[in-house]
Amino acid sequence: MKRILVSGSAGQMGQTLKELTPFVKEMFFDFRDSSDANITDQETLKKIFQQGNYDYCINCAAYTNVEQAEKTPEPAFAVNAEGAKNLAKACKDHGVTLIHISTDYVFDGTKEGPYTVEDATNPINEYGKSKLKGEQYIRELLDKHYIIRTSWLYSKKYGHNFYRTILKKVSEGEELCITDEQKGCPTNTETLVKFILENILMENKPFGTYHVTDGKPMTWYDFAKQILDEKGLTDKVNLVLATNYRTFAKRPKNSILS
Ligand SMILES: NC(=O)C1=CN([C@@H]2O[C@H](COP(=O)(O)OP(=O)(O)OC[C@H]3O[C@@H](n4cnc5c(N)ncnc54)[C@H](OP(=O)(O)O)[C@@H]3O)[C@@H](O)[C@H]2O)C=CC1
Ligand SMILES: Cc1cn([C@H]2C[C@H](O)[C@@H](COP(=O)(O)OP(=O)(O)O[C@H]3O[C@@H](C)C(=O)[C@@H](O)[C@H]3O)O2)c(=O)[nH]c1=O
Repeated sequence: MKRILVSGSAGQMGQTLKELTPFVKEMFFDFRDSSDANITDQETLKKIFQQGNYDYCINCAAYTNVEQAEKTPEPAFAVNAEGAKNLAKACKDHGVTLIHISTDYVFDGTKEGPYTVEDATNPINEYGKSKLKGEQYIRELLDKHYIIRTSWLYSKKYGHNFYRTILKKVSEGEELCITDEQKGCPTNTETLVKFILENILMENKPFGTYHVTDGKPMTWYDFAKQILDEKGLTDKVNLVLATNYRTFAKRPKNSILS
């Protein structure tokens, strides 16, 4: 029986894991949210790891508010960099393999084609910088790790994401003004959960860094259109192309992952 700690279990990725894993054989998942496993608290982690006898830790805990991170970066660095470091240390001390999720926002977006795992990172916003620092700590401290970069993650059912924001705006009768200034690959949380289950927990892929997405590059405008089409709302909602959608944080123009 493999024993697997899941940190950040109340987020969209954590909740998808909770939904999809009850019938997985030979694996016990220990789901912990921010109230019972705060990854910035080394003492708490020490106790949890001492008692848990884990084989793997899937880290779904993160600070994901890109706009707020730009205004006050410290909490993002505390969770995404220092929290990841704490987990890497705890994993090392207890012989646990860490499965960590990272982001397309570690890239600056100036490349013409899709980014490979060999491409140089150069984040252009604080969230991306904090996530890159987390990656670097893990590589420095722990051999037994998987860093999975994904992009434009969404769950139809859980949490905060672009998919649900669009449908919320529609339900509130708002007009949709959506930018086409960035290109990336929307990724359903179910795809990522399946990758982790099938390729890592069942198949033991080699340790290292991976890119996992749903593989269909588009702009945010295209994604909004796709969401409306799928829901049969295209003729009922006014979707406007925003030529200058203002945000506090910069986003990479191209963050398609290969
Ligand atoms: N969302 C996206 O578009 C993308 C996400 N990613 C990465 O995927 C991973 C999963 O993201 P996602 O599920 O979307 O994130 P969510 O924001 O949905 O969930 C993150 C969870 O982390 C928890 N958390 C925050 N701080 C701490 C802490 N100190 N200790 C423990 N838990 C904490 C939050 O709990 P609480 O609410 O209680 O603070 C929340 O439940 C993250 O690493 C993220 O960076 C990568 C690419 C795209
Ligand atoms: C809500 C909204 C956003 N936008 C723009 C703003 C921005 O350029 C883009 C995406 O907006 P959001 O703020 O929803 O998404 P954002 O927070 O940038 O999403 C990112 O989250 C982090 C956690 C990641 O790791 C990334 O992969 C990515 O998914 O769409 C509009 O044009 N119109 C809108 O109504």
